[in-house]
Amino acid sequence: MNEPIIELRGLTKKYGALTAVDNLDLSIQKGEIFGLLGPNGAGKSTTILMMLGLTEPASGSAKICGIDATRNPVEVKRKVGYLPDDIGFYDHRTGLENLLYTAQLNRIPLHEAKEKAQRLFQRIGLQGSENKKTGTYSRGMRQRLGLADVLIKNPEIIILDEPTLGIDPAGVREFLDLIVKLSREEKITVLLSSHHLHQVQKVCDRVGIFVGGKLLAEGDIASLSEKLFNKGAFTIEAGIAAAEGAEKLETALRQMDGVRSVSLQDNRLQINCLRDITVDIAGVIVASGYGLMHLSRKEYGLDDIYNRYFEGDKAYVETV
Ligand SMILES: Nc1ncnc2c1ncn2[C@@H]1O[C@H](COP(=O)(O)OP(=O)(O)OP(=O)(O)O)[C@@H](O)[C@H]1O
Repeated sequence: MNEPIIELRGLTKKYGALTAVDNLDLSIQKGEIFGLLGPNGAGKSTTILMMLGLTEPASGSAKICGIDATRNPVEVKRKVGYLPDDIGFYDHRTGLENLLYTAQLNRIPLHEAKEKAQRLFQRIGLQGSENKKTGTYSRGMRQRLGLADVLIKNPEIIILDEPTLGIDPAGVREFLDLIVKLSREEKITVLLSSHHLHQVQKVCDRVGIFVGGKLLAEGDIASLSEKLFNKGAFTIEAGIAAAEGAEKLETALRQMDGVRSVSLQDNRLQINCLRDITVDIAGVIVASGYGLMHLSRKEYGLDDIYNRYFEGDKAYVETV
């Protein structure tokens, strides 16, 4: 996947005295699903607008498929499909008519557009609703139609801004599965801006965390968690049957080769090690007679990473 399709270099946007996006460097590879994360006002939408050539940067550049978005916004628009959180359709027109209208705006010949629209209705799971007025569509159906509307012009990149807002959980799952399928099968690059950490964690290959206009971190969940929490170490959690008098067990664990620190809270031991010595730890606990209830290597998810950045949650960091 070593083919940057989005390249932002030193990208900066100012609104008066406010620096909304501050010297942003970011490369996104072809076919990647990249998550833009950050609290309100972090600069995500401004970054997207600059990538689409809809607002001019104070300095730096945004290259999309090798095209400068500021100098050639029209060219970029041909390559990128943008789905805002609530796309506007002509409600008195049918789903099919809306798609054909978008195709017409993009100069796609009518016969080609009709064929493509029929295929897209199948693809997005809206077959049978082609001839219903979009005013009667549910929120989930509108978002699916929005995806078809974006796909009808064969984009290389799709940008989705909070695409699952207001959709029920089953609809969200189906929508996200569809995005992943599209990206994998058609090598479409996806940029997903969202506050829903679990959704982002589920579908994105990499994420970028924005705060105050700066990109504080980027990477896949495993490497971000490694960088933030593990720092080359492993945290193993063990549940024991009885904690009373377990200080002896704590001491025995501390003396093991490869163990950095041990903490005990209620019946839960947290053991920080330089390498994965899960099996040896299990042996020591079993031999101690305290009763091993469970043992697992702690996995840090996107919410732990997000908390670390936004809420200054130092609890985990101090245990490693
Ligand atoms: N047209 C504008 N004029 C002045 N300030 C703006 C303008 N657009 C955005 N801003 C400011 O720039 C900063 C970044 O806003 P932006 O909308 O890019 O954030 P965001 O990360 O997309 O937030 P959200 O998650 O709420 O959409 C904010 O402080 C916002 O108030």
